[in-house]
Amino acid sequence: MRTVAILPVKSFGRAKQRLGHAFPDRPALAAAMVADVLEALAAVPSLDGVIVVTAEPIAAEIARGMGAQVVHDPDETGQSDAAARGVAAALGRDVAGASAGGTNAGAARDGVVLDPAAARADRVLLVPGDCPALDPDEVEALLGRRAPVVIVPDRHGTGTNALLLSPPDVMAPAFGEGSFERHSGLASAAGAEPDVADVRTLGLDVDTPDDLAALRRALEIHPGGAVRTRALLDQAIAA
Ligand SMILES: Nc1nc2c(ncn2[C@@H]2O[C@H](COP(=O)(O)OP(=O)(O)OP(=O)(O)O)[C@@H](O)[C@H]2O)c(=O)[nH]1
Ligand SMILES: C=C(OP(=O)(O)O)C(=O)O
Repeated sequence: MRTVAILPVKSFGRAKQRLGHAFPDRPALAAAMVADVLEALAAVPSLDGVIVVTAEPIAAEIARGMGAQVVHDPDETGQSDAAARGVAAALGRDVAGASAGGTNAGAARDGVVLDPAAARADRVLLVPGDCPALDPDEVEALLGRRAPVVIVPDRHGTGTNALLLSPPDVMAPAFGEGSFERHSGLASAAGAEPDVADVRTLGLDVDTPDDLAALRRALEIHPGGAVRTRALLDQAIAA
């Protein structure tokens, strides 16, 4: 079963608005978190590829450097639309602005990646780029689940921090406030009773100052991983 992770990344200059002044350099934090997430995903044995959907040149460069395929996001109309573009690319559908790279390298021409049928995903894992403590072992365990729809709720139990979809287009992503209930309803409407998986390090996404404080606490308790984010947070404290 070919499984591809899909990581939407917003332009860094517009990222993490809800952090406000909780961190001085939000673009740098966004970049560090994305790189840490990509490094964790690269260590997951059951992942066959990673697709980063972004208009951010720095994110695209980081992604290609880590062997991911990059799909351009010309509209930046939100996480769900970006994730849907990634799903289309994972299914080998024409996606303008795609570019090959790394493990998903396909024949790229005029910005369209033509993934051979053999490269098409049977399953996708939709993850955000703001959970830098992501633990590859936890992701590997998550990928052991076989339900058509697996929802990983956020730490409040009302949002969604990850979706595991098999087939990739079993339902459309609908991220945003209250998305856990929305995704549960969409799964049921698609005839797939949702499986719910709590994944500690996927629950440490950084949106608000409270989330950042929770991440700092978690990184103090759990050594290893989030190398770039740790360094940036330590610098901010030392400054
Ligand atoms: N490609 C792309 N990714 C997006 C877009 N909006 C959000 N994302 C990504 O989706 C994931 C979750 O998004 P949010 O938690 O809303 O991140 P954010 O938009 O930087 O945070 P806020 O500015 O506080 O809303 C992150 O990896 C974002 O980078 C978008 O329009 N396009
Ligand atoms: C994207 C979501 O929330 P946030 O923007 O807070 O990460 C969500 O829970 O679907």
